[in-house]
Amino acid sequence: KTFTVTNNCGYTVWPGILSAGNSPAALDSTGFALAPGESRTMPAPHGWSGRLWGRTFCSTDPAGRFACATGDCGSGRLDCAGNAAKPPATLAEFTLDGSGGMDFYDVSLVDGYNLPMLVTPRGGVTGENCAPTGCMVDLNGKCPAELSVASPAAAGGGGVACKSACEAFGSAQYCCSGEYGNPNTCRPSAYSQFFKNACPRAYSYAYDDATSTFTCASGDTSYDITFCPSTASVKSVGSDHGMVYAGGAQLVSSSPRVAAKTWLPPGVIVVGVAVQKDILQSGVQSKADQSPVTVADYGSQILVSLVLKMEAPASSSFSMVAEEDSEELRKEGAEEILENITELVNETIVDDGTYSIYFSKEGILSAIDDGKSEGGPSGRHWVLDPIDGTKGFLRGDQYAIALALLDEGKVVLGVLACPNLSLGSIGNLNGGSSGDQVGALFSATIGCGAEVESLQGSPAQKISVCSIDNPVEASFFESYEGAHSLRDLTGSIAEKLGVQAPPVRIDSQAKYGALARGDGAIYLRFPHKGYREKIWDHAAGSIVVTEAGGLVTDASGNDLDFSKGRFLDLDTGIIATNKQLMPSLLKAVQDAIKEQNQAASPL
Ligand SMILES: Nc1ncnc2c1ncn2[C@@H]1O[C@H](COP(=O)(O)O)[C@@H](O)[C@H]1OP(=O)(O)O
Ligand SMILES: [Mg+2]
Repeated sequence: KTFTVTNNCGYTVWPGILSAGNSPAALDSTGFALAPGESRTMPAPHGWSGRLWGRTFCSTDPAGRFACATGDCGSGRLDCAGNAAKPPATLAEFTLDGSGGMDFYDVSLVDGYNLPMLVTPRGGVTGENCAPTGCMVDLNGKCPAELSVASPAAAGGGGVACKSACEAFGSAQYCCSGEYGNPNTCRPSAYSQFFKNACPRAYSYAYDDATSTFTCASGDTSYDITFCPSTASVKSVGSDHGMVYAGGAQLVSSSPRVAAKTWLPPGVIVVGVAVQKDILQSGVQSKADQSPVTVADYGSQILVSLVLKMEAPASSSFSMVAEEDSEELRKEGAEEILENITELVNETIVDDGTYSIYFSKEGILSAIDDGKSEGGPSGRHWVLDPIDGTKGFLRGDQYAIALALLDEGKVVLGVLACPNLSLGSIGNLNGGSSGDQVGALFSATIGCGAEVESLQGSPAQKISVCSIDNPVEASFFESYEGAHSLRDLTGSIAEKLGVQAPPVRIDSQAKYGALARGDGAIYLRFPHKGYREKIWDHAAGSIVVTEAGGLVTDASGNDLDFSKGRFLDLDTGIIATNKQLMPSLLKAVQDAIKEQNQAASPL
């Protein structure tokens, strides 16, 4: 029987461990460091009880004293040596081999929250209430201001933890003390509801036992404790996770950007990453069997629309313009694919743990059709490409999950998840970079700039397009797929401009993301005649670029018009670059097009 602690965060976490006073034995450590991706397994002694948490932003001062911005245990050393975590901290609590031969465990936010954590039983896994628990969500960004803990240790001095109402206000009512010291008088508060809605399986206040305590038959059940679990491939256990159709919780208050950003990764990226891995492993890379891509495509669309419906501020109507509809899936012969999608979606929801929702096959079909909106010039519409760059996805290369919000015909929000794009610059090289983290999440809100963060949830950083004003130093992006863009034309444009570097060819809207953070200077896209561009292929990418200070236009220099329905209505092609280079780029584009037309009709 073991505990395996894994750090899936994009940053180092220093676990701290406190054995309870009555615990018959201690674990073999009370504190250690876990680099990103690292894990450590420890024997779980019979009858052990105690708690485990993650410390973040730790360092040793010149006097040799070790301290952490969150979860610090005050020992001044790496090991906690019998000290508890200073709140706020997300806690995993265990009592092994308790009454009835059961292990009891929970994840608690009673002492506040500092990072996402998941506890998953493994091995024996029997017992009615033997299931994963935890808090998958990064709450630091959406913590109510009066509870938020900021630290200069975080990039940008942002929120690093979220206090409980008890700690923030100290009242008996919030702390369940004094006359509120029993479950009948101490009730959930608006603050505890904030935690409960985000993380329904975690303890949100002292008497939140009913929905927050989990039990497994002791036997040889081991436990995996994962920090930042959402991008890990969390496998489901047992057969019954107590799934019920329950409508689902509504977050008290969350801006669309926070909703879109926080919720794209957990389910959707897991699906993308897992399915791509399966495809690569099974060798299904031919076009003959597209079904794995199809499953990922539909699955991603369903999960995004589910999350948006749950998290976006309740508005009168929900409208989404998305690439897929259910027509193909309703046809004879599609039963197996529909079954696979249903299974994938339900499993992802259970593993994530945020919602208690179960999709029937009919539910799956109708959820897909949530994406049938026509968009247009009035009202608000979500715009989604569930997997952009399918060809890249199949090859194991770049792809993106692209989500944007249209308001009165204008893109006001864009989120672009690129699971295979390195977090650092891809420079002038095709693909690979200096071995740094992979998985970039771009986002932009109109008038507020663009940001990138790691898909593992690192703090966001402002990005801007490059400031090159001499085309000779510029490099340009284009499609990896030759069939998606006219290469003689892009080559001739580059030549006219004096661009020296060879084109950087990558799939999907990852190109817009890379351009927005200055990895390259220009993006050229000239589909063959007759190809009609869809809004979901450009909405998120273009706002990320424009909010990073760049320009995105058609070949005549017109802004892209997203108000015309599902298609973009544009002249010839799409070009993007910084403000300095745009005038000369436009001229080169027009000259090259003129030349090509003349060559085609020599009169
Ligand atoms: N003939 C085509 N010309 C231009 N773009 C295309 C063409 N066929 C498909 N696409 C779309 O281009 C996007 C990928 O572009 P990139 O070349 O930048 O990776 C995808 O959205 C893809 O659509 P789909 O999503 O239906 O595969
Ligand atoms: Mg696409």
